Amino acid sequence: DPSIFHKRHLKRVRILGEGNFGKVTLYMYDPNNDGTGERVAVKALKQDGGQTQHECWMKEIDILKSLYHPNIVKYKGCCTEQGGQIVQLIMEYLPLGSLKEHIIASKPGVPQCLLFAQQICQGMAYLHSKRYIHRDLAARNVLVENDNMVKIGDFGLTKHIPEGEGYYRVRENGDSPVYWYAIECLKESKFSFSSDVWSFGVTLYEILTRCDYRMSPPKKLVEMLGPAQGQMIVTALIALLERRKTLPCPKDCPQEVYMLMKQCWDIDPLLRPPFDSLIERVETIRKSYG
Ligand SMILES: Nc1n[nH]c2ccc(-c3ccc(NS(=O)(=O)c4cccc(Cl)c4)cc3)cc12
Repeated sequence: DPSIFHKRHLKRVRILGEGNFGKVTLYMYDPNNDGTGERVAVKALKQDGGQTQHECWMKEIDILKSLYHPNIVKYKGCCTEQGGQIVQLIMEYLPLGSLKEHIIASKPGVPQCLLFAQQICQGMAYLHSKRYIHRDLAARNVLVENDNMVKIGDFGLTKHIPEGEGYYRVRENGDSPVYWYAIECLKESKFSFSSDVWSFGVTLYEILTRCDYRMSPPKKLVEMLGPAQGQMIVTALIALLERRKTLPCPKDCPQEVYMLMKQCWDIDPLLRPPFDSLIERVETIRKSYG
């Protein structure tokens, strides 16, 4: 069974990224022990968070296992230890790393940025078609296969919305990525397909600013809040968004793209464009670049 990976053949190379509860590490899977093995990305929980966290972790693995789309990172298998007590997720390795790192290094032009944005929309439209919401869409969680292909690379906060339901309400808020969160997520912890569209708008902003840290959503939004807000960030952020204050238009960002971002940040979730329509609109703008 090619989806079973034995720990003794996994040779650690380097860390690829760390989240609140997990980390992603590059390994060489080398069963012949001669360096001819393949490179794989391994996601593991950081520390034993008990039964609940184990159940969430197994759910995350099952979700990725069930997703097949060119713009979603491929599931390869699992590596288990201690009779299944510890499970590590094995994914394909994308050598160009996260979109955030790649954009900072390669400084793509507007058409290239729009191609990345269109593919993120394609991956998200597929995810929504299976009634999953991502809840953590951001440039750091998008991976680069090559200059013409990106994939959504982490599903740690992904939840299934049952038929007939319109949203998912969360209890835990941990260290959530609040600067990518829609206003209804901040106010009522209500997550929906439309709140993913809001996060896409922030991701599109990141891409068009070329992930310049001086214009990053956290830095820019805190500047807009004013220094006094300190510990009452979420309250101040809600007040800012209710006054229709949004992230500014990035330097060489076409007005029609900024209009798209602002529609993704509409206060009314129902007025935000679904990903199927965003695919067409981003593609149309991209093709107008000749
Ligand atoms: N280069 C790669 N090839 N395959 C991968 C799979 C996941 C990742 C990956 C995916 C996401 C991140 N973003 S991250 O913010 O570091 C992160 C967020 C949530 C949970 C974790 Cl463990 C890490 C960092 C790395 C990279 C690769």
